[in-house]
Amino acid sequence: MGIFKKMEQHGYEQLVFCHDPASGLKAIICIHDTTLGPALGGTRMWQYECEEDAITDVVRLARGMSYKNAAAGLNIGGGKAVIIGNSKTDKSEALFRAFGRFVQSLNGRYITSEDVGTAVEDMDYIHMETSHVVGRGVADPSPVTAYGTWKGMKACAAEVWGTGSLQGKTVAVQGLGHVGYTLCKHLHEEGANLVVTDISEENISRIVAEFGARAVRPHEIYGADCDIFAPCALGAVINDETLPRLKCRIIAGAANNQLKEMRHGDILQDKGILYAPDFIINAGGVINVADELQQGGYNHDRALKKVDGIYNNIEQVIAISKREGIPTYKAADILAETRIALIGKVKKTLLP
Ligand SMILES: NC(=O)c1ccc[n+]([C@@H]2O[C@H](COP(=O)([O-])OP(=O)(O)OC[C@H]3O[C@@H](n4cnc5c(N)ncnc54)[C@H](O)[C@@H]3O)[C@@H](O)[C@H]2O)c1
Repeated sequence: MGIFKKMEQHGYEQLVFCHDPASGLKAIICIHDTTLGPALGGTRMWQYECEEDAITDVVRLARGMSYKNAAAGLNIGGGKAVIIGNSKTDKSEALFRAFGRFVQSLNGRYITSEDVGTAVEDMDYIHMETSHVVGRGVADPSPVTAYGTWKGMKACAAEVWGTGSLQGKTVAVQGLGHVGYTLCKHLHEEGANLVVTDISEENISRIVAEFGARAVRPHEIYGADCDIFAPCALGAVINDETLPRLKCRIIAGAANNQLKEMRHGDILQDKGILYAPDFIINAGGVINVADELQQGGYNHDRALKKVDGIYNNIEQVIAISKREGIPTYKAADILAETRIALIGKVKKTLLP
């Protein structure tokens, strides 16, 4: 399919190809939708097999950001950027400054931040050329993502068991990295029992020692006896192989793209497992960095208060799912699309 056809089909506004021979920069910025505000989304650095793969990835990710930002209640649109290259060997000051100039050329229509393959130091170089960059170390997103995931999990618990308390519940956590660790901390402090796994022995030992968790091997986590399964490692973990093994009543974790295919979300619904859509429950990180755009700069307490809203966002998703008789992953899309459509229709009034 041609690029313009694809853009028309999914409502993309702009695709910007950025090339700077001196620094070796080859980047693509995609602005999906700016109905709600400037497009915010990170810059990914990845060695794509071919340019088409880079385009496919950037448009998919940009659209995902529109939905995530809209459903999170942010006055922010969706965008994303990819830099084609090896993040271990191809980075330089010149490369990121060249990229920063392209970001600046969009005059605030696109705001960037860290993503897979980029780090705070890279954002510092971009910032030398543009102010349209957030997340430069002021606000580490992972603990806030974990906090939001915990809140979203409580909203699911309230739906299933009539109380948001997780005390005495058993939560199986897959992935004990930046987000998984803090999520386990919240759960432990609330009195939940933890069954955990990781491919890093070091990460497991820490959680076992600090929070009294029971460790299982990575492939055993799917069949673990638990009330809630929290994927916090990889995408596509809800699939044909894992679905028959799940014993949980709720899936609520931070990992992106947890459903291997959309139909797996339908199967969860049929099995009576409540699925907290990933982009709703893991929005804490973006809510946190978006706070830097407020007048006067970042305020941690204000950001956390906004992240508390994930509880309500999950409640809204569940309400739509019940009203329409559809799985929660579809209800999440409706929540985002409705907000974009509603705000898009607000009458423009002439400012004095
Ligand atoms: N960090 C954030 O703010 C944020 C925001 C939104 C979404 N997410 C998503 O949440 C997930 C976790 O993010 P993170 O920042 O904690 O990443 P991380 O890299 O710090 O942690 C991931 C952990 O998963 C473990 N892991 C990898 N493969 C595994 C396997 N097969 N079985 C069990 N464990 C495995 C890793 O060893 C690591 O400890 C990712 O999918 C990420 O995209 C993170």
